[in-house]
Amino acid sequence: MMDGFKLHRAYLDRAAQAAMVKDIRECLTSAPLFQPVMPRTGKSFSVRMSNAGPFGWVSDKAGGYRYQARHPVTDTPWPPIPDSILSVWRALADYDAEPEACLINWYAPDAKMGLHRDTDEDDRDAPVLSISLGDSAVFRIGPPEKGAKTASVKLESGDVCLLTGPARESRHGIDRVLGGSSTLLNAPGRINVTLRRVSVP
Ligand SMILES: O=C(O)CCC(=O)C(=O)O
Ligand SMILES: [Fe+2]
Repeated sequence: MMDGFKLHRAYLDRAAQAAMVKDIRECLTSAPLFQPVMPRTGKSFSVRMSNAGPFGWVSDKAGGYRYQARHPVTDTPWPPIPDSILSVWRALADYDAEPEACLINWYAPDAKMGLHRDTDEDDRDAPVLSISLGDSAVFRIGPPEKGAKTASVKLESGDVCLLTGPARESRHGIDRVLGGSSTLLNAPGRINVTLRRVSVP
């Protein structure tokens, strides 16, 4: 596995996972899931998204990938990042500044995320912290160069992983969701939450 990829297997117990899901659902009532679209091609992502925090990641055909302070559909500010999520950053990120973006990814059982690098942040020294909830998924990760050898790891509900150092620059994605592998969400599907620092502190 890549240098700088840190996996905290089952970091959140079932009660903590359930509490976090409740907080996420609350966020989604004020900032509903939207359908991001790839720049140029105009192709929709199969993952639907929302955000919490001062900045949210959005993408559409004309404007491309970016962070912005307001929801692209409702035009209202994103809700604050729930404490249940912030506390995971404070415990594990080993970074002095607070995260500014909490991206909420919703994967239906047939959704995937193609190999990509996270490069839209001005602060690339901060780690990316990712929390998996609900159905397990096959995560793939490898060096930045296209065509380089990759490795896959199954991410399960309650797992927290960090992309630090060389892994911060990795190409990674979700090959597939193992629909029905968890009962946490009371329905098939997966939630992934990522915390990021956007601006240089
Ligand atoms: O869903 C995941 O585990 C990965 C998400 C991801 O790579 C991203 O949001 O940039
Ligand atoms: Fe990513």
